[in-house]
Amino acid sequence: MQYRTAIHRLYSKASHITTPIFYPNAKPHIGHLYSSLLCDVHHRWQLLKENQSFFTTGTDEHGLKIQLASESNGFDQPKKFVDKLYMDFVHLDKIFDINYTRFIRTTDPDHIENVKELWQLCLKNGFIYKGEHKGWYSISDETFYPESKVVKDPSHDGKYLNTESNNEVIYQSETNYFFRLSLFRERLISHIKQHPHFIFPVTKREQILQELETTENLLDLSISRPSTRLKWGISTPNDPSQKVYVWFDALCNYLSSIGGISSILNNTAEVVSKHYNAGSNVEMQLTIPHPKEVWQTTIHVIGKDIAKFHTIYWPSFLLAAGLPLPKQVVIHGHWLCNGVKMSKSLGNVVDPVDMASYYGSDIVRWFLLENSKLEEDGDFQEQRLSETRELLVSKWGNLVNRCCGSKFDVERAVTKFSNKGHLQLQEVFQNEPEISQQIKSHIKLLNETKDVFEEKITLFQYSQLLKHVWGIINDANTLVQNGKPWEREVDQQDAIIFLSMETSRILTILCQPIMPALSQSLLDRIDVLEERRTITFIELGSDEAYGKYSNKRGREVPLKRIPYRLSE
Ligand SMILES: Nc1ncnc2c1ncn2[C@@H]1O[C@H](COP(=O)(O)OP(=O)(O)OP(=O)(O)O)[C@@H](O)[C@H]1O
Repeated sequence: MQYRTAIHRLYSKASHITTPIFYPNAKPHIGHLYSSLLCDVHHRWQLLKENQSFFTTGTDEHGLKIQLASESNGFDQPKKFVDKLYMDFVHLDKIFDINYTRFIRTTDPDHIENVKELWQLCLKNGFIYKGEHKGWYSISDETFYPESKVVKDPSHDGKYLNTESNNEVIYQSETNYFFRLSLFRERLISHIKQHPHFIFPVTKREQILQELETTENLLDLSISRPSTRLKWGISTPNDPSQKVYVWFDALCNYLSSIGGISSILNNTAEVVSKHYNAGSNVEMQLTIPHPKEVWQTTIHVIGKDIAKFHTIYWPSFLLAAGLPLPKQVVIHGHWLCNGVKMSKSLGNVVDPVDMASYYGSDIVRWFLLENSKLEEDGDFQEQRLSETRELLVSKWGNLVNRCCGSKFDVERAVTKFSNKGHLQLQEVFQNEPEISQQIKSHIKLLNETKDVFEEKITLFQYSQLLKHVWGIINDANTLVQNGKPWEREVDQQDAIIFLSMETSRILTILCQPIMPALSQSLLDRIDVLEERRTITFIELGSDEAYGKYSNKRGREVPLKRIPYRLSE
């Protein structure tokens, strides 16, 4: 069996999804968790379908901001500083069961080699040149802004702000290496047009396309900084007087994390180590079977703040190096605090670890997915998080608790009505057309559910997906309420209990990517065997072996009710 699974994994579809690598200048917040969660659900869904999936995340550890913060925090070397800070991101992933295959750090030696390789390819192909750079630079954003986007700071004399991020800019003149971004406008436009799903959602695609079409010319991009100013970075190949610009360095992580540039170009199976197993820091070896093909399935999930870097700069670097482009860039909105983007630098953040410690990590996961849409910004309210938990307790938890009560027998119902049983559900309600009809439409809903999961997860429409899940849970509760199994003869009682427990069992198996820990508690409560928690067992009646002790456990509940914290 294990051998067969291994073979299946090798030949089944392999795909790759990425979060941005985060800047570890302060602790992560709900926004970082959100990007990771969108990826995690997608990745876990692939695994549930027994497809091979790679999910990479990590930290962006070079640059002036880190250099300055490290100095002001009294560290003699920035590496020691980031060695401490990146652990907060690993910890966040661990608390929330973010099941990545590699946590990449831009200080990892294999990544540093890849950045140099990417540079050399762009240089060899004629897309890098040395020149003089004058302009307005924002340390905070690690980027230059054109004159048209610079204004005087109304609250500080002699200081200037850029109009895009509102951060301070200073005028600088220095020698830099430049990337010939100006040569890529037409190629980018044609790629976006030929691949309608390359930028998703469609509103973002149109926005970026319009920006490219209305810009007369893209300006060449400065991609290095003098080492005298930027000490903490990767030296440009053959010229230690310059350090590689952080974005050129950071974006390359997406290639390094699945085996690197050479293996992608040659499409040779690559054994990659340092694929930490979800925060445990156990180094594992992982084989990327066909790196080039895997790379072409890559989906980058990013916040809208870094859309330009991923849809304009990144594809241009790749084209310049002769590398294929990833499949898609998925752009999501921001979580706000009082109408302003939650951000580490501003400190206006909600601490996800604190929320998880009281409400539970899966409740936070569910809440973020249910209350967000890619196209919109989200508003985090603890009151609503608390209500989410309450709903899960009172609707889903209660459905399970009721059916596991001492009046009923889940095991008997399952044996009677599963595939290996003999009775058909509707048969026992022949004389009650209303209940019979309700059962029929409920079964239809259940049968459609896997396809709904497939569609909504592919389109990152998690709030719509969870709406569908609630619809089925509510329908099952109504069935119990109207069917009154406690008043019925044994076959009819068992039919209602069976269908209700099947609803919970099937939905829980499918919801494992969404709530990995809570799913285990819900499946444990009805004694579903470990090996039957897979996609093979999501058909109605496909598991005839669960429910053994369900009605003998007394009042054991998978999810306890807790009060709203602030009102205490
Ligand atoms: N408020 C937010 N809502 C949603 N995602 C966010 C939010 N803040 C950060 N992210 C995620 O993190 C990425 C940016 O990472 P970064 O480390 O720069 O976060 P940040 O909080 O904006 O940091 P800083 O304030 O230092 O700029 C975004 O593209 C997105 O994926």
